[in-house]
Amino acid sequence: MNNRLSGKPGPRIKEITVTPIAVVDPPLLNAAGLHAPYALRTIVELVTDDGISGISEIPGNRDIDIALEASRELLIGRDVFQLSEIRQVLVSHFGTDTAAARGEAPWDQRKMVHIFSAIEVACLDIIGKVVGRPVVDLLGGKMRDRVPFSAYLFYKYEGAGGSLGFGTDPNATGWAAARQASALNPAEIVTQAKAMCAEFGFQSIKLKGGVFEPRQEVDAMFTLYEAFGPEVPLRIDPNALWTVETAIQYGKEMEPILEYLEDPTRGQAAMAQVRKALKTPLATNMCTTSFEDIPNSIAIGSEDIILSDHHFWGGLRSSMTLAGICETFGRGLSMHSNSHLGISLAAMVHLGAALPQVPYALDTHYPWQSDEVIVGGRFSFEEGSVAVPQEPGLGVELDRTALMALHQNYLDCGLTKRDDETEMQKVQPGWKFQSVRW
Ligand SMILES: O=C([O-])[C@@H](O)[C@@H](O)[C@H](O)[C@@H](O)C(=O)[O-]
Ligand SMILES: [Mg+2]
Repeated sequence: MNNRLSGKPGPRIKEITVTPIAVVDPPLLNAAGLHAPYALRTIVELVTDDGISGISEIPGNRDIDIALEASRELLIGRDVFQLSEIRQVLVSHFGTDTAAARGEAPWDQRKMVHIFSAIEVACLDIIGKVVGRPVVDLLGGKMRDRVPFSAYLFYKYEGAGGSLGFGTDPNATGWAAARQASALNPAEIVTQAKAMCAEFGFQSIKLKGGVFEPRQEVDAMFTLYEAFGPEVPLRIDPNALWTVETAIQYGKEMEPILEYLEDPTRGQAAMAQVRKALKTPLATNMCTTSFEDIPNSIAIGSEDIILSDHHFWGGLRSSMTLAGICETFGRGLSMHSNSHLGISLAAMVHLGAALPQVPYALDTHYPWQSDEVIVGGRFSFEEGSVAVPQEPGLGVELDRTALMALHQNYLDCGLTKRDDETEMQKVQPGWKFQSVRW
């Protein structure tokens, strides 16, 4: 259990603090329904016996928070360098997630991958501080100084989220004004894209689809193509709501304008059928989402690009393992995102900097969030990319005042897990999620 690098005992976990928070989120539409006025995140802080703090951020869900709390007695006293042992202890106690536990929603609902991610990232933050190196150096070293991200467009109702809900702030200007505007047709989507790209400098664009019937969404893609020209790569993600036939029909139509088509249809078998019919590469964060899914993905060829996500693949080191598998089997690798703040973004940037290649700009929801939980305010983007933090560990520090305020939001808003269907029913009574719709 000693730190073999120094021969001295490694720092041991002394305290674990799990803080659920609620952050303002606008009324974004997606295949599962509507975003609530607040998105939930959970902030985890580990403190070692020698007083070093490490932090991490994962999607918020009360069941996962309870499991994290329950892991406390297994983890207190463990050496933060012994990550494999920590994982093994957690697996022996809780078991691993089943593939079905992911659920049918666009986001992943497995418990253990989130817990591994939360603990591993916080430990890596501490290890980085102990050895005086940024997390990227613990993942194999920096392959690039800046990590490129893509614009992430959403159909949305008018509104700003948070206490404003469907209301708007009349004093908002620039991107803050565009962020609260409605986007319900191709012209409004282009307006949103222009404002987001002007603010953040993004050089590729993704549209979250699966909201309107495919004709309208495909028209939006062509309208974006006309507005931005062939030099801006375009993607659309209907979150698996299309049948194989629909995916092939519209996929063929969009072949001349798409960089890749993300999860047009549900499940590896259906994705493999669509992939055989199209020249456009297929990407997924829905059909190949765990290591158990890889053998069948390779056997039947369900996608070209896997969208990793360290919250869903069990941490940053597992994501590097995934990168190695993708390289071996000729899969491209990029990154998926959900609503998140700067601790997650820092981890994503360290991972993005360590990946052997980044052929596609990564996803991020960050422009949609206005709150922050780190000292010094929000990350800045230049030409769509974020500079890799140079400081030891993740390079971000918890703003404890902001943390408490966002925790109070959590207590006040009464949400305990993401439930876009219920939120949508407030606007469209009787609305039901359908796993395949068109
Ligand atoms: O935030 C949303 O509404 C997205 O639909 C998100 O939940 C997805 O996980 C995601 O961004 C994706 O499928 O790429
Ligand atoms: Mg997706």
